[in-house]
Amino acid sequence: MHFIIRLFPEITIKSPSVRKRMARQLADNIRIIVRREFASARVRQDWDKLDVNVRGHEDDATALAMTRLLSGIPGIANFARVRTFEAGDLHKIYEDTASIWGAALKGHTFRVRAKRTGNHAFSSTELEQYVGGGLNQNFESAGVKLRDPDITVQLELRDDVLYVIEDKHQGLGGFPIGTQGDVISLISGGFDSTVASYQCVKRGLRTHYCFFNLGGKAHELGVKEMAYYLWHRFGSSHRVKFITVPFEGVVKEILEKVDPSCMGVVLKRLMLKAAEQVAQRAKAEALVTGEAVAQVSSQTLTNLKCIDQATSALVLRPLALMNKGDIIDVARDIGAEALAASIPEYCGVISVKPSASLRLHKVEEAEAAMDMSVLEEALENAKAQLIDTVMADVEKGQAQVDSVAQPLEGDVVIDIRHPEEIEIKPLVLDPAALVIPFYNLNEAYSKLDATKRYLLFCDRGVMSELHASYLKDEGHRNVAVYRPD
Ligand SMILES: Nc1ncnc2c1ncn2[C@@H]1O[C@H](COP(=O)(O)OP(=O)(O)OP(=O)(O)O)[C@@H](O)[C@H]1O
Repeated sequence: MHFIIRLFPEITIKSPSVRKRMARQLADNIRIIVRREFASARVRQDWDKLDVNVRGHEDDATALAMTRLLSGIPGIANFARVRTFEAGDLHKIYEDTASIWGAALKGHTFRVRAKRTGNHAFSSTELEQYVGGGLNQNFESAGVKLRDPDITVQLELRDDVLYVIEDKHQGLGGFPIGTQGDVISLISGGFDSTVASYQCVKRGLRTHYCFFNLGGKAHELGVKEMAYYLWHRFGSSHRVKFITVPFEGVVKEILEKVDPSCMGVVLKRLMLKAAEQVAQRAKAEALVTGEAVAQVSSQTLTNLKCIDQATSALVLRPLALMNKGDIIDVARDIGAEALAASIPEYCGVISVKPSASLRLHKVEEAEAAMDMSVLEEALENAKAQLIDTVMADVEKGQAQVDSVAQPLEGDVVIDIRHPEEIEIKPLVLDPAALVIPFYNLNEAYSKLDATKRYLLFCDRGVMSELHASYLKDEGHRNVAVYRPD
């Protein structure tokens, strides 16, 4: 099976040496990806196209698999599955075309479109008319229709080679991975950081993933699953890293020392500071976030500026000016929508009174009250792994937890919400619930009476489920979620 691949137009306008280097990188990337599935595949690089040949495979399953692979490789403008013939006179071209398209035209309107390079005894229009006329006379089509036909039969004649195009697909565009350097993408697994990461990959950046673990096992697994998906679908020509930074200690310090109005911004600043170190270790040139102006209180211009000043590293924000709906559309197009929607919104710092316009000096004062050794500790304990190993963790899965609507005699409900939230909306129960904020839960849990069953409670049931599954993973069997009807 033969495919012709066209380079993304932004590559073709580069200087000849850059264009050649990019085309070579694209050829290498295609070779690595396609040969994983089809060891016999050959990739040849020409000035204005690449040829991919998968020898000995002409079946539909190969066509489908190749279409999926090629549609996920950055740098390709479009690609066509073609049959190649030695070009002859008009009649031979008609016969070769008919051998591919004749029967398929049955009951359909059609037209012929031809592109030609080189010297021939006929024009492109004469070629279209001859082949179209022959197909119309000799096959049971519904006739020629020049505007909006059911089928467009496409031919390409290059000197003495005829390509009959069987089908044509849009590529991803962008630049081949490996041509634009390395970045660290801060991924939290929802729509925003997923789409931001994808845009980096598509633009040719070798994108490593950095996740700050705020304490939710299910969140961690979900994020790993998402990063693996992005890499496997769009970036697997290059090995990249998934770096997990344990941020529970940082979150605890923020919750204990920082004024609620600044918590979200301080957390993001500390993430950037840590990510800067991660980037230095990985020799990456920039950080990437999924922030978009005005989406949440930490993303007002004033607060983004405060966050940005936490680091001197280059921070790319590919979604800065995108609307949420458009971001979700991209997630849908790249097959990541359902996964992104299923990632639990896990924010370890829940502040009920965030300020939308913080002054830098106020944030710096808040940070000065913190013991910053927690940040160093988090970085010391950061774990970098190759992305193709993260699925092993995901497959081990997350512990399933029971959900209880009505506590039984002897059960103890634990309210794990932030004290501020409890103050606003107390949980009225008899007997009263234990109050252990989620950020103290891991430490406190092992000191509880192990003969009792504990039901974790929070407002939406997300945090409680995450923590229950986390505790179960840690070996505590006596935990479930309390979800009153
Ligand atoms: N736990 C985390 N680990 C890594 N990066 C994070 C984490 N939390 C937030 N970020 C980064 O900060 C950005 C802004 O954070 P925010 O909490 O507002 O999430 P968001 O914009 O809703 O992102 P998403 O939709 O990806 O969850 C995210 O897009 C992401 O790049």
